[in-house]
Amino acid sequence: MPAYDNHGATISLEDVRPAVQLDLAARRRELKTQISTLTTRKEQAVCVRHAYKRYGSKSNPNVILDGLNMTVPKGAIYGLLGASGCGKTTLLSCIVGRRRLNSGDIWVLGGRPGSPGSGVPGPRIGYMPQEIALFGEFSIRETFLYFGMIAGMSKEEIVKNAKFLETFLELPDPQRLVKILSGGQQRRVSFAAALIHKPELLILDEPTVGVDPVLRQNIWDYLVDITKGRRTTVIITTHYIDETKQANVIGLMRGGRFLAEQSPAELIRRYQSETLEDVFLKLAVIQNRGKRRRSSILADVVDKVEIPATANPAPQAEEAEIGEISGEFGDNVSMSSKGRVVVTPDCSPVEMPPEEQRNFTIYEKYNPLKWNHMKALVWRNALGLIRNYGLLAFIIGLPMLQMVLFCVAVGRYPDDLPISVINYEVNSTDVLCDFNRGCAQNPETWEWDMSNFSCRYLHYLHQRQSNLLYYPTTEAALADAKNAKAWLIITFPSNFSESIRQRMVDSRDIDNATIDTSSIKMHMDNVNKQIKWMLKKDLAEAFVDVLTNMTVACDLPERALAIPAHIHDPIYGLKMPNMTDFAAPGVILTVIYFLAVALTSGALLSERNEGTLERSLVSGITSVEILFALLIVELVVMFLQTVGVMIIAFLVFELSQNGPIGWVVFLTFLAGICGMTFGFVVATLCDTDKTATYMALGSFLPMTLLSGVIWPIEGMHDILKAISIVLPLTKSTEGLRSMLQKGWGIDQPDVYLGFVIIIAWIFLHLTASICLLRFKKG
Ligand SMILES: Nc1ncnc2c1ncn2[C@@H]1O[C@H](COP(=O)(O)OP(=O)(O)OP(=O)(O)O)[C@@H](O)[C@H]1O
Repeated sequence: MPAYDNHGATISLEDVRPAVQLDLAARRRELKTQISTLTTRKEQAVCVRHAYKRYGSKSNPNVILDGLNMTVPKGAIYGLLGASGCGKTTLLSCIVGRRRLNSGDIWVLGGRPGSPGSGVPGPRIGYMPQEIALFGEFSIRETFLYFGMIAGMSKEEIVKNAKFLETFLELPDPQRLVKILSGGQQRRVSFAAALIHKPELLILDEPTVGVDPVLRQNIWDYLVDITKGRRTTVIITTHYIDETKQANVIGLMRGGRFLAEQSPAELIRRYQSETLEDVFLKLAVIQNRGKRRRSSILADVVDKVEIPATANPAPQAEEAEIGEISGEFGDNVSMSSKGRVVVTPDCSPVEMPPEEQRNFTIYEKYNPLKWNHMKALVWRNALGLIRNYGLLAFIIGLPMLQMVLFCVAVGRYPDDLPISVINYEVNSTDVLCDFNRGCAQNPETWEWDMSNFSCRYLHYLHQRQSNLLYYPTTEAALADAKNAKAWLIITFPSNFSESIRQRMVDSRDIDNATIDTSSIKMHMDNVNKQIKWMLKKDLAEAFVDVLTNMTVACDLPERALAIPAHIHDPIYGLKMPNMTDFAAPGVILTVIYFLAVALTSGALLSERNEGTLERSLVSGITSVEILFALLIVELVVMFLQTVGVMIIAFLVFELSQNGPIGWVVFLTFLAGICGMTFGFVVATLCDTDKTATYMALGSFLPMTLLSGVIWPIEGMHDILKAISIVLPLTKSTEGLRSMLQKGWGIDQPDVYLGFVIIIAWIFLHLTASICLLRFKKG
C-alpha cells in the first residue's frame, strides 16, 4: 500500500525504506535538548511538557498521561492516534483548558490555557467534541449563529461563513432542526460549528465518524487548505489511522505518552512499514519489550512481529530505563512506573523559561459577564424554552395546578364522617327521632322536660355531622367499626333522658348508676388524630347547641346555659380559622422553590450530559455566565409562575390576603430564585440525573417538615427548632403568613427576617456553586 507525504502525494516505500538508517550516535545528537526561548515557545500552536494526569485517588490512580510531551507547530495538521481509552480526549480537554494536569506544562497559542487574556478557552479555539454536543431545538443556522455570537462575530459575518460551510459540507436546509437530522448530518453540523469563527486552533475529536468517504476526503482537503500559510492549526483524533497520512505530524499515543511524534512519511520510512497501522503495531511491540513481566500470549505476538533492526534504536539502547506496562496492545494502557519509552525526535524535552509576565487590566481579569456571551446564552435559553412550548406551558401551569389542588383538597371540613348511633332510649330505626321542639321548661314548676333528650342531641349533632348510621346494638356497630365503616360509635342508654333530668335537678343525691346512664357511651377510632379532634369538637359543640336552643326556645338569655367563657373577635386571622389559610404560605413557597430546583438542575444536567455545556465552555463562555443567563430566563418563567399562583390563591379561591401585594410577590419570587440557585448546587454536585433527583427529593421532605408548613415550629424539639429557623423556607413562610393574614409590612421583624434569610441562602448557593464549578474543573 502506498504511503503519502504531508500534502497527500504518494511516496514509494522503496524510496523510504533503506533511505536513512540513523546510527545511535546520530539519533542521540538529534535528541539533544533544544534551547527554548519565549519566541520559540510562542511559535508552537501547542506545547505540552511532562504532562501527568490521573483520574481516581492518589492511592488508586488511573494514570492517563504519564510524562507526555507534545509539540504542535503552528499551521500543522496534527493527527493524534491511539487506542480507544488511551487518553486522547483527556489530553485534548487539558489543551482546551477544561481539565487541569496534575503536573506538567501546557502552552496553547503562546499562553497557558485558562490564563487571562490567553483566549483559551475562547474564540481562538474551535472545538468539535466526540459527542454531537448541539442543541436539538436549534436549526442548523441558529446553531451557527449561537457559536458565532459567542466568538463575537457580526450576524453578516456568521451568515457568510455559514452559507459556505452549508454548501461545502452538503448540509440540508439550514432551517431544519438539529434534532431531526441524521447522525452523520449532525456530525457535519458539529464540525461546521467548530469552524464557523475561523479559529486559530481547531481541535477535532473524531470528526469523520459516520461521514462517507468522499466527504471525509473533502474534509481533509479543507483542513489542508486552511492550514496553508499557518493560518490555522488542526489537532485531529481519529480511529481511521490511514486517513492521518495527510497530517503533517502524527502523535502515536500509548501508555500515557507518545510512542512517536513525527510526520507520517518519516514514520513509514523509519519503521519500514507499508501502513501507519503497521508502524503503530511495531512501536507498541517495542514498547511492550520493556515489560519485565510479560504474558506468554503477548510474547507470542511480539515474537511474530518483525521489527527493523535499526528502526528505533533509542528504546533498545534504553531498555533498562523502560518501565513496566500494565496492559496489552490496544488496551487502555497505563504506565506503572516511570520508564522512558520513546523520545520524540522533533520535540525533545524543552526547558521552559519562566512564564511570560503580562499585566492584565482588572476588566480583562475579572469581567465575569461578557455582553456577547450573555446575549447568545439568553437567546439560546429563551429559544430552547419557546421551541419546547409544551414543556413551557407545563412549567408555568404546574404551580397553578398544584395551587388549585391544594385549595380544593386541603382545608374543607369533613362534615359527613360515618358515625354509628345506637339509641336504646327510643324504639325507632330512624336516627333522627322526634322530640319536643318548644320550650322544655314547665312554666309553673320551672322544671326541665328532658324526654327524648338523645333525639334532641342527635338533631344538633346531625347539623354538624350528617352521616349518622342506625345500629340496633353496640356489638353490631363495633364489628362494623373494626372494618373501618365508622369513625365513632355513640350509644344512648335506655333511660338516658330521665337520668339526665335527675342529674340536673337532684345532683346532690344522685347515685353512680344514674350518672352512668346519663352519659353517652362513645367508642372512637383514634388512628386519624385530625378526625378525632374534629369529632370531639363536634360532639362538644352539639351539646352547647342543645343548651343554647333550649334557652332560646324558653325566651331565656341565649348564653344563660352556655359555657361561662366568651371568646372575643380574633386579634388576627379569621373567626373560624381554616387550614388552607394556615398552610397556603408554606405551600406557595414550597411549590415555587422546588419546581425551580427541578427545572434548573434538570436544565444544567441535561446540558452537561449532552456535551453542550462542555462545548460552550471551550468556546469561552464561563460557568458564571451560564448560571446568570439561566437565571435571567428562568426569572421570567418564575414571574409568570408567581403571578399564576397568586391569581389562583387570592382571586379564584379567595384565600386571606391583607398584606402589601408587592412584597408578597417579591418574597415568592425570591423563594423561586433561592430554589434555582439550589438547583445550581445540585447540578454542580451531582454527575447524573439520578443522583440529582435523589438529592432534590432528599432535601424536599426535611425542608417541608422543618419549615412549619405541616406542623407548627413551636411544637418541635429545641434542636430542630434552631435548625428550622435558618432554613430558607421557615422564616419566609412565617413572613408571608404574617403579611397575608396579619397585614404586616416589611418593617416587622417577622417579615423582614424572612427576606434576609432567603437572600442569604441565594448568595450562599451561588457562592457554593461557583466554587464547586472551579473546584471540579480538572
Ligand atoms: N472523568 C473521568 N473520571 C474517571 N476516569 C475517566 C474520566 N474521563 C475519562 N476517564 C478514563 O480515562 C481513560 C481515557 O479516556 P479518554 O476519553 O481520554 O480516552 P480516549 O483515548 O479519548 O478514548 P476514545 O478514543 O475511545 O474516545 C478511560 O479509561 C476513561 O475511562
